[in-house]
Amino acid sequence: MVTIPVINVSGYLVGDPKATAACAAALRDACENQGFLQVVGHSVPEITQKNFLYAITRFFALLQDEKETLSQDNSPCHRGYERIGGQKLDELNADATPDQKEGFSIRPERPLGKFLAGPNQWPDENRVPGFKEAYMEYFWAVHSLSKAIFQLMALSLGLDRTCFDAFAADPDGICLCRAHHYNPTPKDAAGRTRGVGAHTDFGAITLLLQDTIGGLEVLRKPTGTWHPVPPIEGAYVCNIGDLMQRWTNDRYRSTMHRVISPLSQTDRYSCAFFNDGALDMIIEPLPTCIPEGESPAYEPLKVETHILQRYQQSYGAGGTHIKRKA
Ligand SMILES: O=C(O)CCC(=O)C(=O)O
Ligand SMILES: [Fe+2]
Repeated sequence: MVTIPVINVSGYLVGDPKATAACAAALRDACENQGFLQVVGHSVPEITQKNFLYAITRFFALLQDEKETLSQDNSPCHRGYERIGGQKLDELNADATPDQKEGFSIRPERPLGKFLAGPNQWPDENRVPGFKEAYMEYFWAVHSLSKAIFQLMALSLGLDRTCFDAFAADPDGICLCRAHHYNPTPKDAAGRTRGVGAHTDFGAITLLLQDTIGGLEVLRKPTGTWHPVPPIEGAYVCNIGDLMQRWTNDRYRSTMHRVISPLSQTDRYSCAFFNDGALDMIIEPLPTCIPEGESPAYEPLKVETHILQRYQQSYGAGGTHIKRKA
């Protein structure tokens, strides 16, 4: 049995020292063990989450042809709509079925040039009124929470609180917010692949909002068994990605997870926020995470090199246009 810890960060966010120490300790424990936790008592207003979820519900209800006009395959910076089957997060398994989700991605708007920099794509305002506004408001609210979580993570590692700031708050950072829609799964889908293939996340940390349908599962490595991450309305599932595992020299764990949509007549919506940080940064194991007398477990790696490779692998043919800019 795996229990995903639920951490209330409200005391930390208002600067209470006792609560901060307790949150940092709980975070450390979660990151060293399962690499997954749920964050409650956070700073993202309920109304911002509700407006956002309503906005994406209306967007995904548009006709397929209309959504395709915003396809991320046509975006020079890989933003916009991705159809069901567009990505295969179980990227190295040739037999895996592509993911049964459709998505819509945005990032901060930056001038075209650097890798993944450029404009977002948006539907016409009169087609989905308020979509852009609700999405952007949500994006910056979660961005702000992610910066606070990075600071708590620094404290949890016994480091200076601001030590991840250059990564997590970089103005050219490539944070990605991707909303997902999973179709209802009828009874006759039992036994078929559904949801999202087993994978670890690419970046440093992920903050995932899921509705109440469920289906997200984590792998417990020692037993090879899958365990649910039970939905908690309004909470953020927070998990460590591969870059953070590397940065902490395997002390914090990037855990395999997947979505197996439950048999249900209801659509499922979720949204993942990935703060993958500053592209130019070189990640090398933190000296404090390397046991005395041992060498680091990893070579230095540029964030951009890592992210580019994982996008190209997981998007397959749809990822061939994702290129590093000169
Ligand atoms: O939709 C979900 O619950 C999880 C999606 C996910 O794991 C991802 O986008 O990396
Ligand atoms: Fe994931």
